[in-house]
Amino acid sequence: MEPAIKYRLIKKEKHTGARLGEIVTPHGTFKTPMFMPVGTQASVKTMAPEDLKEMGAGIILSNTYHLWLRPGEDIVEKAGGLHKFMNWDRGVLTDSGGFQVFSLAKLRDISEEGVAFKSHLNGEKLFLSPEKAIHVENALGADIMMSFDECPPFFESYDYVKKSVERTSRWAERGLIAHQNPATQGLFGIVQGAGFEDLRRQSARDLVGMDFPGYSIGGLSVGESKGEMNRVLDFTTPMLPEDKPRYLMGVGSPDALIDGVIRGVDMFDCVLPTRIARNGTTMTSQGRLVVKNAKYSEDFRPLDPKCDCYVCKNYTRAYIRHLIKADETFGIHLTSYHNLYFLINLMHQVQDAIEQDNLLEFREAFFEEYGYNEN
Ligand SMILES: Nc1nc2cc3nc(NCCc4ccc(CCO)cc4)[nH]c3cc2c(=O)[nH]1
Repeated sequence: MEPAIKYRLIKKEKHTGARLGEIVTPHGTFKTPMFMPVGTQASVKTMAPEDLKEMGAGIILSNTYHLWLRPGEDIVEKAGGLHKFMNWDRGVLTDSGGFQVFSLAKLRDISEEGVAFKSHLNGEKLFLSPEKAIHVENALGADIMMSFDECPPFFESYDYVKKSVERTSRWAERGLIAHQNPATQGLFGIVQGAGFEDLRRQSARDLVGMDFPGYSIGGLSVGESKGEMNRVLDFTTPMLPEDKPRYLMGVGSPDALIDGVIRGVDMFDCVLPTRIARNGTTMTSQGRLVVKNAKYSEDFRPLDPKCDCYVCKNYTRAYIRHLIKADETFGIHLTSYHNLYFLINLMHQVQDAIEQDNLLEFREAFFEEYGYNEN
């Protein structure tokens, strides 16, 4: 049977582990490396689908944990699935809920069966197993689904992480068996193992043996340093098959995206651009710009003079600052749009650099202008 998700490796960059590719989904084919906007509750905050298309978004995320709790997967299923529900006809990816339980829910207890916890909305006692998570993702209808995993704290003990990796592999197997729509929904395995090379190898070996159509690198962007993240990526991505997409979960900032691509990552997601936009912080080629600062009150330049997005072509720092200060929601729509465009466009520039085999020069120039000092 035709797999729901296919990856085509187009070109490897000559001097790094970076790849130019494309991911084929039932809702379109998208170039990689790519940044995926996060729409946790079936909406990328303040963005209409038309905005997301205009900025070049291909695949957007939603969360199983949130949508299971509210409005419930049965309502989304009755609507015809997430694409119909939110009027989005390109790609959708759902995270499986494990991470969200650990980062949101109170009082939880993890066992071989799954995770018992209390809803962050109303304190209701709930239980999420690999089978339940996969069935919710089947009902939501995303093109790409995540396996149900445990994301252990990065600095947990070796013994804890080893046991967690082994359970996550057993959960991945149970998820594959429970998966009801493999022809239309691609299920990714999630590699864990914290900062331990041998546990990452064990996790990768287990999951690659189950032949998933794509692999996520989990357990990162959980408070470890960028140096630690890059060290883990250095030895983890080569453990994964070249002909399958690699998705680094929860990342991130411009420098982390570029350094992830250099280490062979194809897909990224993060709430960062929309999260910081809501308090008036924007990403520009010259670094971060906190547009609500008083110094921009009569600054009639665009957020980023080098940006060609809808916001930078039509609005000024002074106007956006005014809207944010006046608590006009149009203000955070403009900062959110620009920040998402900034990261999506950054990936397009990275694709060009891979094409031209000058990604390291691009990195150097971008870091210099953005103001990243080498850590
Ligand atoms: N299933 C699964 N999902 C994950 C989601 C993740 N998301 C992250 N990091 C996001 C961290 C993050 C959270 C908020 C902000 C905004 C401002 O601070 C930025 C980054 N790491 C992650 C790891 C996993 C994982 O192993 N398994």
